[in-house]
Amino acid sequence: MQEYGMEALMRVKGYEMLVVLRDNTLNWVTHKKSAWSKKGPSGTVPVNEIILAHLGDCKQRGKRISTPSTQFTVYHVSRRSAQRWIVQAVTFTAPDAQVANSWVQTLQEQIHPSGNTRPQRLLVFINPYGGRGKASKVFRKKISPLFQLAGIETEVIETTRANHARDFILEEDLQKYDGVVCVGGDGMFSELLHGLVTRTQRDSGICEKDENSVLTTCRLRIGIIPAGSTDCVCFATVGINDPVTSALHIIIGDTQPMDVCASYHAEQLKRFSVSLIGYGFFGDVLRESEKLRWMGPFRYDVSGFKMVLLNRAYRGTVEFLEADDCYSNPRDNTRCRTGCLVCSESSEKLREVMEAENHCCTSNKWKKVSGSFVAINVTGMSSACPKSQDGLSPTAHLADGTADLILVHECNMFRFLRHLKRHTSSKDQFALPYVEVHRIHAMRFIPDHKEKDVTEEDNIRRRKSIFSTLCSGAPQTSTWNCDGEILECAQISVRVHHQLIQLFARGIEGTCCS
Ligand SMILES: Nc1ncnc2c1ncn2[C@@H]1O[C@H](COP(=O)(O)OP(=O)(O)OP(=O)(O)O)[C@@H](O)[C@H]1O
Repeated sequence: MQEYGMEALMRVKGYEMLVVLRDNTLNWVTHKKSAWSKKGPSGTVPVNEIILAHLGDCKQRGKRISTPSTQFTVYHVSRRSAQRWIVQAVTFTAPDAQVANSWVQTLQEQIHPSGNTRPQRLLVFINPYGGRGKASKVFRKKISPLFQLAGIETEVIETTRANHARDFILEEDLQKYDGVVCVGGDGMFSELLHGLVTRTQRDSGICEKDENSVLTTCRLRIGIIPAGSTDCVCFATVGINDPVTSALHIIIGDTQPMDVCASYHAEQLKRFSVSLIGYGFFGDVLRESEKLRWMGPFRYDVSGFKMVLLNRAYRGTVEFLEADDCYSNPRDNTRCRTGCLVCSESSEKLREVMEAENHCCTSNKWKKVSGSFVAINVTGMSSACPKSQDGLSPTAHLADGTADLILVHECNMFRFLRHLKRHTSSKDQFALPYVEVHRIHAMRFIPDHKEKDVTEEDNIRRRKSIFSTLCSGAPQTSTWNCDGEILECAQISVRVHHQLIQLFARGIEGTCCS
Protein backbone atom coordinates (compact mmCIF):
# COMPACT_ATOMS: atom_id res chain seq x y z
CA MET A 1 0.00 0.00 0.00
CA GLN A 2 1.34 3.42 -0.93
CA GLU A 3 2.00 5.61 2.09
CA TYR A 4 0.53 9.11 2.12
CA GLY A 5 1.29 11.82 4.58
CA MET A 6 -1.26 14.62 4.80
CA GLU A 7 -2.23 17.12 7.42
CA ALA A 8 -4.53 20.10 7.52
CA LEU A 9 -6.40 22.30 9.97
CA MET A 10 -10.12 21.59 9.84
CA ARG A 11 -13.20 22.02 11.97
CA VAL A 12 -15.06 19.15 13.62
CA LYS A 13 -18.29 20.07 15.43
CA GLY A 14 -17.09 23.68 15.52
CA TYR A 15 -13.70 22.87 17.10
CA GLU A 16 -10.47 23.61 15.30
CA MET A 17 -8.65 20.32 14.86
CA LEU A 18 -5.36 19.20 13.37
CA VAL A 19 -6.21 16.33 11.04
CA VAL A 20 -3.35 14.01 10.09
CA LEU A 21 -3.32 11.03 7.72
CA ARG A 22 -0.09 9.11 8.20
CA ASP A 23 1.10 5.52 8.74
CA ASN A 24 -2.29 4.17 7.60
CA THR A 25 -4.00 6.03 10.42
CA LEU A 26 -6.38 8.99 10.41
CA ASN A 27 -5.96 11.14 13.47
CA TRP A 28 -7.68 14.34 14.58
CA VAL A 29 -6.74 16.32 17.72
CA THR A 30 -7.59 19.72 19.13
CA HIS A 31 -5.30 22.36 17.69
CA LYS A 32 -3.21 24.60 20.01
CA LYS A 33 -4.27 23.02 23.27
CA SER A 34 -4.09 25.52 26.08
CA ALA A 35 -5.56 25.76 29.52
CA TRP A 36 -8.29 28.05 28.15
CA SER A 37 -9.21 26.35 24.92
CA LYS A 38 -11.94 23.70 25.07
CA LYS A 39 -10.92 20.21 23.97
CA GLY A 40 -12.68 19.00 20.83
CA PRO A 41 -13.76 15.45 19.97
CA SER A 42 -10.41 13.90 19.01
CA GLY A 43 -10.12 10.49 17.41
CA THR A 44 -7.82 7.91 15.81
CA VAL A 45 -8.89 5.35 13.20
CA PRO A 46 -6.75 2.87 11.29
CA VAL A 47 -7.48 3.39 7.59
CA ASN A 48 -8.48 -0.26 7.20
CA GLU A 49 -11.33 0.40 9.63
CA ILE A 50 -12.76 3.27 7.57
CA ILE A 51 -15.87 2.20 5.71
CA LEU A 52 -16.39 5.18 3.44
CA ALA A 53 -15.39 8.81 2.90
CA HIS A 54 -17.62 11.14 0.86
CA LEU A 55 -18.05 14.84 0.20
CA GLY A 56 -20.67 16.71 2.22
CA ASP A 57 -22.20 15.86 5.57
CA CYS A 58 -24.02 12.65 6.56
CA LYS A 59 -27.29 13.78 4.94
CA GLN A 60 -25.59 14.22 1.56
CA ARG A 61 -24.38 10.61 1.22
CA GLY A 62 -25.22 9.17 -2.17
CA LYS A 63 -26.52 12.53 -3.47
CA ARG A 64 -24.99 14.52 -6.29
CA ILE A 65 -23.45 17.64 -4.79
CA SER A 66 -23.78 20.47 -7.34
CA THR A 67 -21.94 23.20 -5.42
CA PRO A 68 -18.37 22.53 -4.29
CA SER A 69 -18.43 21.31 -0.68
CA THR A 70 -15.87 22.18 1.96
CA GLN A 71 -17.20 19.35 4.09
CA PHE A 72 -16.50 15.64 3.96
CA THR A 73 -17.68 12.75 6.12
CA VAL A 74 -15.81 9.67 7.23
CA TYR A 75 -17.70 6.54 8.40
CA HIS A 76 -15.57 4.27 10.51
CA VAL A 77 -15.60 1.35 12.93
CA SER A 78 -15.74 2.36 16.56
CA ARG A 79 -15.41 0.09 19.59
CA ARG A 80 -18.33 0.45 21.93
CA SER A 81 -16.99 -2.21 24.30
CA ALA A 82 -14.20 -4.79 24.13
CA GLN A 83 -15.63 -6.78 21.20
CA ARG A 84 -18.72 -4.81 20.15
CA TRP A 85 -18.26 -2.66 17.07
CA ILE A 86 -20.52 0.14 15.83
CA VAL A 87 -20.35 2.64 12.96
CA GLN A 88 -19.54 6.25 13.66
CA ALA A 89 -19.55 9.20 11.28
CA VAL A 90 -17.36 12.29 11.60
CA THR A 91 -17.87 15.35 9.41
CA PHE A 92 -14.80 17.51 8.77
CA THR A 93 -14.95 21.07 7.43
CA ALA A 94 -11.86 21.80 5.32
CA PRO A 95 -10.51 25.29 4.53
CA ASP A 96 -11.76 25.00 0.94
CA ALA A 97 -13.50 22.61 -1.45
CA GLN A 98 -10.27 21.55 -3.14
CA VAL A 99 -8.76 20.38 0.16
CA ALA A 100 -11.97 18.48 1.03
CA ASN A 101 -11.94 16.85 -2.38
CA SER A 102 -8.31 15.74 -2.17
CA TRP A 103 -8.85 14.24 1.32
CA VAL A 104 -11.84 12.22 0.13
CA GLN A 105 -9.90 10.98 -2.89
CA THR A 106 -6.86 10.01 -0.86
CA LEU A 107 -8.90 8.28 1.82
CA GLN A 108 -10.91 6.30 -0.74
CA GLU A 109 -7.70 5.25 -2.51
CA GLN A 110 -6.25 4.03 0.78
CA ILE A 111 -9.44 2.20 1.78
CA HIS A 112 -9.57 0.40 -1.56
CA PRO A 113 -5.93 -0.24 -2.54
CA SER A 114 -5.17 -2.67 -5.35
CA GLY A 115 -5.44 -6.30 -4.21
CA ASN A 116 -7.99 -5.17 -1.67
CA THR A 117 -9.48 -7.91 0.46
CA ARG A 118 -12.81 -6.10 0.91
CA PRO A 119 -15.72 -7.97 -0.67
CA GLN A 120 -17.69 -6.27 -3.43
CA ARG A 121 -20.31 -8.90 -4.13
CA LEU A 122 -21.76 -11.29 -1.57
CA LEU A 123 -24.14 -14.21 -1.67
CA VAL A 124 -26.36 -14.02 1.42
CA PHE A 125 -28.52 -16.87 2.80
CA ILE A 126 -31.15 -16.05 5.39
CA ASN A 127 -32.82 -18.79 7.39
CA PRO A 128 -36.26 -17.18 7.97
CA TYR A 129 -36.90 -19.63 10.83
CA GLY A 130 -33.51 -19.22 12.54
CA GLY A 131 -33.47 -17.88 16.10
CA ARG A 132 -37.25 -17.82 16.44
CA GLY A 133 -37.75 -16.16 13.08
CA LYS A 134 -35.77 -12.95 13.65
CA ALA A 135 -33.10 -13.51 10.96
CA SER A 136 -34.91 -11.77 8.06
CA LYS A 137 -35.69 -8.71 10.18
CA VAL A 138 -32.13 -8.51 11.50
CA PHE A 139 -30.80 -8.53 7.95
CA ARG A 140 -33.29 -6.02 6.55
CA LYS A 141 -33.11 -3.53 9.42
CA LYS A 142 -29.49 -3.71 10.57
CA ILE A 143 -27.27 -5.36 7.99
CA SER A 144 -28.55 -4.46 4.53
CA PRO A 145 -28.15 -0.68 5.19
CA LEU A 146 -24.54 -1.24 6.27
CA PHE A 147 -23.72 -3.22 3.12
CA GLN A 148 -25.30 -0.42 1.06
CA LEU A 149 -23.22 2.17 2.90
CA ALA A 150 -20.07 0.21 2.01
CA GLY A 151 -21.16 -0.20 -1.62
CA ILE A 152 -21.37 -4.00 -1.36
CA GLU A 153 -23.73 -5.68 -3.78
CA THR A 154 -25.69 -8.62 -2.39
CA GLU A 155 -27.72 -11.46 -3.79
CA VAL A 156 -30.07 -12.44 -1.00
CA ILE A 157 -31.74 -15.84 -0.78
CA GLU A 158 -34.27 -16.69 1.92
CA THR A 159 -34.02 -20.44 2.37
CA THR A 160 -37.20 -22.45 1.87
CA ARG A 161 -35.98 -25.76 3.29
CA ALA A 162 -33.10 -27.32 5.19
CA ASN A 163 -29.99 -27.72 2.97
CA HIS A 164 -31.22 -25.10 0.49
CA ALA A 165 -28.05 -23.03 1.03
CA ARG A 166 -25.75 -26.07 0.80
CA ASP A 167 -27.36 -27.29 -2.43
CA PHE A 168 -27.21 -23.82 -3.99
CA ILE A 169 -23.48 -23.60 -3.25
CA LEU A 170 -22.94 -27.07 -4.69
CA GLU A 171 -24.69 -26.36 -7.98
CA GLU A 172 -24.62 -22.67 -8.91
CA ASP A 173 -21.94 -20.46 -10.46
CA LEU A 174 -20.01 -18.84 -7.60
CA GLN A 175 -17.36 -17.06 -9.66
CA LYS A 176 -19.03 -13.66 -9.35
CA TYR A 177 -19.01 -13.67 -5.53
CA ASP A 178 -16.30 -12.63 -3.08
CA GLY A 179 -17.90 -14.40 -0.17
CA VAL A 180 -20.94 -16.20 1.20
CA VAL A 181 -22.82 -15.02 4.25
CA CYS A 182 -25.34 -16.80 6.43
CA VAL A 183 -27.87 -15.03 8.60
CA GLY A 184 -28.86 -17.69 11.10
CA GLY A 185 -27.30 -20.02 13.64
CA ASP A 186 -24.66 -22.74 13.72
CA GLY A 187 -26.85 -25.01 11.59
CA MET A 188 -26.77 -22.48 8.75
CA PHE A 189 -23.02 -22.05 9.12
CA SER A 190 -22.67 -25.81 8.83
CA GLU A 191 -24.61 -25.78 5.55
CA LEU A 192 -22.21 -23.20 4.11
CA LEU A 193 -19.22 -25.13 5.42
CA HIS A 194 -20.35 -28.40 3.80
CA GLY A 195 -21.38 -26.73 0.55
CA LEU A 196 -18.13 -24.80 0.15
CA VAL A 197 -15.73 -27.56 1.17
CA THR A 198 -17.40 -30.16 -1.05
CA ARG A 199 -17.71 -27.75 -3.99
CA THR A 200 -14.07 -26.69 -3.71
CA GLN A 201 -12.84 -30.31 -3.68
CA ARG A 202 -15.08 -31.24 -6.60
CA ASP A 203 -13.86 -28.26 -8.63
CA SER A 204 -10.24 -29.15 -7.93
CA GLY A 205 -10.67 -32.88 -8.58
CA ILE A 206 -9.95 -34.01 -5.03
CA CYS A 207 -11.75 -36.96 -3.45
CA GLU A 208 -12.93 -35.57 -0.11
CA LYS A 209 -14.18 -39.00 0.97
CA ASP A 210 -10.64 -40.38 1.10
CA GLU A 211 -9.30 -39.92 4.62
CA ASN A 212 -5.78 -39.42 3.28
CA SER A 213 -6.65 -36.65 0.80
CA VAL A 214 -5.08 -33.24 1.32
CA LEU A 215 -8.07 -30.96 0.85
CA THR A 216 -7.94 -27.63 -1.02
CA THR A 217 -8.64 -24.44 0.92
CA CYS A 218 -11.89 -22.73 -0.06
CA ARG A 219 -11.47 -19.45 -1.97
CA LEU A 220 -14.70 -17.86 -0.79
CA ARG A 221 -14.75 -16.52 2.72
CA ILE A 222 -17.72 -17.21 5.01
CA GLY A 223 -19.44 -14.43 6.92
CA ILE A 224 -21.69 -15.26 9.86
CA ILE A 225 -24.40 -12.81 10.89
CA PRO A 226 -25.52 -14.37 14.17
CA ALA A 227 -29.30 -14.74 14.25
CA GLY A 228 -29.84 -18.28 15.50
CA SER A 229 -30.50 -19.81 18.88
CA THR A 230 -26.96 -21.21 18.97
CA ASP A 231 -24.22 -18.99 17.49
CA CYS A 232 -21.12 -20.62 18.95
CA VAL A 233 -18.92 -20.37 15.85
CA CYS A 234 -19.50 -16.63 15.65
CA PHE A 235 -18.88 -16.15 19.37
CA ALA A 236 -15.63 -18.12 19.31
CA THR A 237 -14.26 -16.27 16.27
CA VAL A 238 -15.46 -12.70 16.91
CA GLY A 239 -15.89 -12.70 20.69
CA ILE A 240 -19.49 -11.53 20.63
CA ASN A 241 -22.80 -12.47 19.02
CA ASP A 242 -23.71 -9.11 17.55
CA PRO A 243 -24.99 -8.85 13.95
CA VAL A 244 -23.59 -5.33 13.40
CA THR A 245 -20.10 -6.29 14.63
CA SER A 246 -20.07 -9.30 12.29
CA ALA A 247 -21.26 -7.19 9.35
CA LEU A 248 -18.43 -4.69 9.97
CA HIS A 249 -15.83 -7.48 9.96
CA ILE A 250 -17.26 -8.55 6.58
CA ILE A 251 -17.26 -5.00 5.19
CA ILE A 252 -13.65 -4.25 6.06
CA GLY A 253 -12.62 -7.64 4.65
CA ASP A 254 -11.15 -9.26 7.76
CA THR A 255 -9.87 -12.77 7.14
CA GLN A 256 -9.57 -15.53 9.70
CA PRO A 257 -8.38 -18.93 8.46
CA MET A 258 -9.91 -21.86 10.26
CA ASP A 259 -9.20 -25.55 10.72
CA VAL A 260 -11.93 -28.04 9.91
CA CYS A 261 -12.32 -31.52 11.40
CA ALA A 262 -13.54 -34.31 9.15
CA SER A 263 -15.22 -37.34 10.75
CA TYR A 264 -15.18 -40.74 9.06
CA HIS A 265 -16.96 -44.01 9.83
CA ALA A 266 -16.41 -47.27 7.97
CA GLU A 267 -14.23 -45.43 5.45
CA GLN A 268 -17.09 -43.03 4.71
CA LEU A 269 -16.86 -39.29 5.25
CA LYS A 270 -19.62 -38.44 7.73
CA ARG A 271 -19.38 -34.71 8.43
CA PHE A 272 -17.19 -31.64 8.60
CA SER A 273 -17.17 -29.62 11.80
CA VAL A 274 -15.28 -26.77 13.45
CA SER A 275 -16.22 -26.92 17.11
CA LEU A 276 -17.37 -29.91 19.19
CA ILE A 277 -17.27 -33.58 18.27
CA GLY A 278 -18.49 -35.25 21.45
CA TYR A 279 -19.17 -38.85 22.45
CA GLY A 280 -20.81 -39.92 25.69
CA PHE A 281 -22.20 -36.96 27.60
CA PHE A 282 -22.54 -34.45 24.73
CA GLY A 283 -23.71 -37.13 22.29
CA ASP A 284 -26.40 -38.26 24.73
CA VAL A 285 -27.46 -34.68 25.52
CA LEU A 286 -28.00 -33.94 21.85
CA ARG A 287 -29.96 -37.15 21.31
CA GLU A 288 -32.15 -36.43 24.30
CA SER A 289 -32.67 -32.79 23.31
CA GLU A 290 -34.05 -33.86 19.91
CA LYS A 291 -37.06 -35.30 21.74
CA LEU A 292 -37.66 -31.94 23.41
CA ARG A 293 -37.44 -29.62 20.37
CA TRP A 294 -40.72 -27.97 21.39
CA MET A 295 -38.92 -26.45 24.41
CA GLY A 296 -36.61 -24.32 22.23
CA PRO A 297 -33.05 -23.66 23.43
CA PHE A 298 -34.10 -24.64 27.00
CA ARG A 299 -34.14 -28.26 25.81
CA TYR A 300 -30.33 -28.44 26.12
CA ASP A 301 -30.48 -27.55 29.83
CA VAL A 302 -33.19 -30.13 30.50
CA SER A 303 -31.48 -32.95 28.64
CA GLY A 304 -28.10 -31.94 30.11
CA PHE A 305 -29.55 -32.20 33.61
CA LYS A 306 -31.01 -35.60 32.81
CA MET A 307 -27.76 -36.97 31.42
CA VAL A 308 -25.80 -35.73 34.45
CA LEU A 309 -28.21 -37.67 36.67
CA LEU A 310 -27.89 -40.81 34.54
CA ASN A 311 -24.07 -40.56 34.78
CA ARG A 312 -23.35 -42.98 31.95
CA ALA A 313 -19.90 -44.16 30.92
CA TYR A 314 -18.88 -46.00 27.76
CA ARG A 315 -15.99 -48.40 27.26
CA GLY A 316 -13.59 -48.18 24.36
CA THR A 317 -10.13 -47.28 23.08
CA VAL A 318 -9.08 -43.84 21.97
CA GLU A 319 -6.05 -43.59 19.68
CA PHE A 320 -4.60 -40.21 18.83
CA LEU A 321 -1.75 -38.56 16.96
CA GLU A 322 -0.41 -35.98 19.41
CA ALA A 323 0.89 -32.62 18.19
CA ASP A 324 4.37 -31.45 19.10
CA ASP A 325 3.99 -29.60 22.40
CA CYS A 326 6.97 -27.29 21.86
CA TYR A 327 4.67 -24.96 19.86
CA SER A 328 1.66 -24.92 22.17
CA ASN A 329 -0.20 -27.22 24.51
CA PRO A 330 -3.68 -27.24 26.04
CA ARG A 331 -2.38 -26.30 29.51
CA ASP A 332 -0.11 -23.41 28.46
CA ASN A 333 -2.63 -20.81 29.69
CA THR A 334 -2.47 -18.68 26.54
CA ARG A 335 -5.38 -17.65 24.33
CA CYS A 336 -5.76 -17.66 20.56
CA ARG A 337 -6.33 -13.98 19.78
CA THR A 338 -6.19 -11.63 16.76
CA GLY A 339 -2.84 -12.10 14.98
CA CYS A 340 -2.09 -15.32 16.91
CA LEU A 341 1.52 -16.36 16.24
CA VAL A 342 0.89 -20.05 16.86
CA CYS A 343 -1.69 -20.04 14.05
CA SER A 344 0.21 -17.81 11.65
CA GLU A 345 3.43 -19.83 11.96
CA SER A 346 1.66 -23.18 11.86
CA SER A 347 1.84 -23.81 8.09
CA GLU A 348 5.63 -24.01 8.09
CA LYS A 349 5.76 -26.11 11.27
CA LEU A 350 3.10 -28.54 10.07
CA ARG A 351 4.92 -29.07 6.80
CA GLU A 352 8.06 -30.02 8.73
CA VAL A 353 6.11 -32.35 11.03
CA MET A 354 4.28 -34.06 8.18
CA GLU A 355 7.48 -34.53 6.19
CA ALA A 356 9.18 -36.02 9.23
CA GLU A 357 6.21 -38.24 10.01
CA ASN A 358 5.68 -39.27 6.40
CA HIS A 359 1.91 -39.31 6.77
CA CYS A 360 -0.39 -38.82 9.71
CA CYS A 361 -2.39 -42.01 9.19
CA THR A 362 0.68 -44.24 9.06
CA SER A 363 2.78 -42.40 11.63
CA ASN A 364 4.03 -44.48 14.54
CA LYS A 365 3.47 -41.59 16.96
CA TRP A 366 -0.07 -42.72 17.69
CA LYS A 367 -0.90 -43.08 21.38
CA LYS A 368 -3.60 -45.18 22.95
CA VAL A 369 -5.88 -44.84 25.99
CA SER A 370 -8.38 -47.59 26.87
CA GLY A 371 -11.03 -47.37 29.53
CA SER A 372 -14.49 -46.26 30.41
CA PHE A 373 -15.33 -42.65 29.53
CA VAL A 374 -18.12 -40.31 30.64
CA ALA A 375 -17.17 -37.99 27.78
CA ILE A 376 -14.78 -37.96 24.84
CA ASN A 377 -14.64 -34.50 23.31
CA VAL A 378 -12.67 -33.26 20.34
CA THR A 379 -12.79 -29.51 19.84
CA GLY A 380 -11.17 -27.68 16.96
CA MET A 381 -11.45 -24.32 18.72
CA SER A 382 -12.13 -23.10 22.25
CA SER A 383 -15.89 -23.61 21.67
CA ALA A 384 -16.50 -20.54 23.81
CA CYS A 385 -20.10 -19.38 23.98
CA PRO A 386 -22.00 -16.83 26.06
CA LYS A 387 -22.66 -19.49 28.75
CA SER A 388 -19.02 -20.59 28.87
CA GLN A 389 -16.85 -17.59 28.02
CA ASP A 390 -13.64 -19.63 27.89
CA GLY A 391 -15.19 -22.71 26.31
CA LEU A 392 -14.39 -26.40 26.42
CA SER A 393 -10.69 -25.87 25.83
CA PRO A 394 -9.73 -22.24 26.54
CA THR A 395 -6.30 -22.39 24.88
CA ALA A 396 -7.35 -24.17 21.67
CA HIS A 397 -6.34 -22.45 18.43
CA LEU A 398 -8.52 -21.59 15.47
CA ALA A 399 -6.03 -22.32 12.73
CA ASP A 400 -2.94 -24.23 13.90
CA GLY A 401 -3.88 -27.61 12.41
CA THR A 402 -4.74 -29.17 15.77
CA ALA A 403 -7.76 -29.97 17.89
CA ASP A 404 -7.93 -30.65 21.62
CA LEU A 405 -8.97 -34.12 22.76
CA ILE A 406 -10.55 -34.12 26.23
CA LEU A 407 -11.11 -37.46 27.95
CA VAL A 408 -13.26 -37.58 31.06
CA HIS A 409 -12.77 -40.98 32.64
CA GLU A 410 -15.57 -42.76 34.48
CA CYS A 411 -16.31 -40.88 37.70
CA ASN A 412 -19.30 -40.28 39.90
CA MET A 413 -21.92 -37.66 39.09
CA PHE A 414 -20.53 -35.07 41.51
CA ARG A 415 -17.04 -35.30 40.08
CA PHE A 416 -18.36 -34.90 36.54
CA LEU A 417 -20.44 -31.91 37.66
CA ARG A 418 -17.29 -30.42 39.17
CA HIS A 419 -15.56 -30.70 35.77
CA LEU A 420 -18.58 -29.22 33.96
CA LYS A 421 -18.89 -26.35 36.43
CA ARG A 422 -15.31 -25.33 35.71
CA HIS A 423 -16.34 -24.46 32.16
CA THR A 424 -18.13 -21.46 33.59
CA SER A 425 -15.43 -20.37 36.04
CA SER A 426 -11.80 -19.37 35.79
CA LYS A 427 -10.67 -22.67 37.37
CA ASP A 428 -8.69 -25.10 35.20
CA GLN A 429 -11.16 -27.77 34.05
CA PHE A 430 -8.29 -30.13 33.26
CA ALA A 431 -6.70 -30.02 36.72
CA LEU A 432 -8.72 -33.01 37.87
CA PRO A 433 -7.34 -36.56 38.18
CA TYR A 434 -10.08 -38.10 36.02
CA VAL A 435 -9.69 -35.60 33.14
CA GLU A 436 -6.91 -35.65 30.54
CA VAL A 437 -6.34 -33.40 27.56
CA HIS A 438 -4.14 -33.76 24.47
CA ARG A 439 -3.48 -31.51 21.48
CA ILE A 440 -3.88 -33.73 18.43
CA HIS A 441 -3.82 -33.86 14.63
CA ALA A 442 -6.05 -36.92 14.34
CA MET A 443 -7.87 -39.50 16.49
CA ARG A 444 -9.79 -42.77 16.30
CA PHE A 445 -12.27 -44.31 18.71
CA ILE A 446 -13.06 -48.01 18.84
CA PRO A 447 -15.88 -48.97 21.23
CA ASP A 448 -15.45 -52.17 23.25
CA HIS A 449 -18.97 -53.25 22.41
CA LYS A 450 -19.81 -53.98 18.84
CA GLU A 451 -22.32 -51.38 17.76
CA LYS A 452 -25.50 -52.61 16.22
CA ASP A 453 -26.52 -51.13 12.91
CA VAL A 454 -29.02 -48.53 14.01
CA THR A 455 -32.28 -48.98 12.15
CA GLU A 456 -35.08 -46.45 11.81
CA GLU A 457 -37.10 -48.72 14.15
CA ASP A 458 -34.43 -48.32 16.83
CA ASN A 459 -34.58 -44.57 16.42
CA ILE A 460 -38.35 -44.49 16.78
CA ARG A 461 -38.11 -46.68 19.88
CA ARG A 462 -35.45 -44.37 21.34
CA ARG A 463 -37.56 -41.29 20.71
CA LYS A 464 -40.80 -42.86 21.97
CA SER A 465 -40.87 -41.44 25.43
CA ILE A 466 -38.92 -39.01 27.54
CA PHE A 467 -38.82 -41.66 30.27
CA SER A 468 -37.89 -44.60 28.09
CA THR A 469 -34.15 -44.28 28.62
CA LEU A 470 -34.63 -43.84 32.37
CA CYS A 471 -36.57 -47.10 32.53
CA SER A 472 -34.58 -49.21 30.09
CA GLY A 473 -31.02 -50.34 30.79
CA ALA A 474 -28.15 -48.04 29.81
CA PRO A 475 -26.98 -48.51 26.19
CA GLN A 476 -23.47 -49.90 25.71
CA THR A 477 -22.50 -47.37 23.10
CA SER A 478 -23.26 -43.67 22.70
CA THR A 479 -23.45 -41.61 19.50
CA TRP A 480 -21.39 -38.62 18.40
CA ASN A 481 -22.52 -35.01 18.56
CA CYS A 482 -20.81 -33.38 15.60
CA ASP A 483 -21.35 -29.60 15.77
CA GLY A 484 -24.93 -30.22 16.87
CA GLU A 485 -25.69 -33.04 14.39
CA ILE A 486 -26.05 -36.65 15.53
CA LEU A 487 -23.72 -39.20 13.94
CA GLU A 488 -25.38 -42.59 14.25
CA CYS A 489 -22.20 -44.51 15.02
CA ALA A 490 -19.76 -45.09 17.84
CA GLN A 491 -16.61 -46.05 15.92
CA ILE A 492 -15.15 -42.97 14.33
CA SER A 493 -11.94 -41.43 13.07
CA VAL A 494 -11.32 -37.70 13.00
CA ARG A 495 -8.73 -35.74 11.09
CA VAL A 496 -7.95 -32.03 11.39
CA HIS A 497 -7.64 -30.25 8.02
CA HIS A 498 -5.41 -27.24 8.48
CA GLN A 499 -6.92 -23.84 7.51
CA LEU A 500 -9.46 -25.38 5.14
CA ILE A 501 -11.84 -22.43 5.28
CA GLN A 502 -11.62 -18.68 5.83
CA LEU A 503 -14.06 -16.53 7.76
CA PHE A 504 -14.74 -12.80 7.56
CA ALA A 505 -13.37 -12.31 11.07
CA ARG A 506 -10.06 -11.56 12.81
CA GLY A 507 -10.30 -13.77 15.90
CA ILE A 508 -11.05 -12.32 19.31
CA GLU A 509 -9.29 -9.04 19.97
CA GLY A 510 -7.23 -8.99 23.15
CA THR A 511 -4.00 -10.24 24.61
CA CYS A 512 -2.89 -13.80 24.05
CA CYS A 513 -2.00 -14.44 27.71
CA SER A 514 -4.79 -14.97 30.17
N1 LIG B 1 -36.26 -22.57 5.33
C1 LIG B 1 -35.89 -23.52 6.17
N2 LIG B 1 -36.80 -24.41 6.68
C2 LIG B 1 -36.45 -25.36 7.54
N3 LIG B 1 -35.19 -25.55 7.99
C3 LIG B 1 -34.24 -24.71 7.54
C4 LIG B 1 -34.54 -23.66 6.62
N4 LIG B 1 -33.40 -22.99 6.34
C5 LIG B 1 -32.43 -23.60 7.07
N5 LIG B 1 -32.92 -24.62 7.78
C6 LIG B 1 -32.23 -25.53 8.71
O1 LIG B 1 -32.52 -25.09 10.03
C7 LIG B 1 -31.48 -25.53 10.91
C8 LIG B 1 -31.30 -24.54 12.06
O2 LIG B 1 -30.96 -23.30 11.51
P1 LIG B 1 -30.08 -22.21 12.26
O3 LIG B 1 -28.84 -22.80 12.76
O4 LIG B 1 -29.99 -21.04 11.36
O5 LIG B 1 -31.04 -21.76 13.45
P2 LIG B 1 -31.04 -21.99 15.00
O6 LIG B 1 -32.12 -21.16 15.56
O7 LIG B 1 -29.69 -21.77 15.60
O8 LIG B 1 -31.43 -23.48 15.09
P3 LIG B 1 -31.00 -24.63 16.06
O9 LIG B 1 -30.79 -24.06 17.43
O10 LIG B 1 -32.16 -25.54 15.95
O11 LIG B 1 -29.73 -25.20 15.45
C9 LIG B 1 -30.24 -25.64 10.04
O12 LIG B 1 -29.67 -26.91 10.23
C10 LIG B 1 -30.73 -25.47 8.60
O13 LIG B 1 -30.28 -26.55 7.79
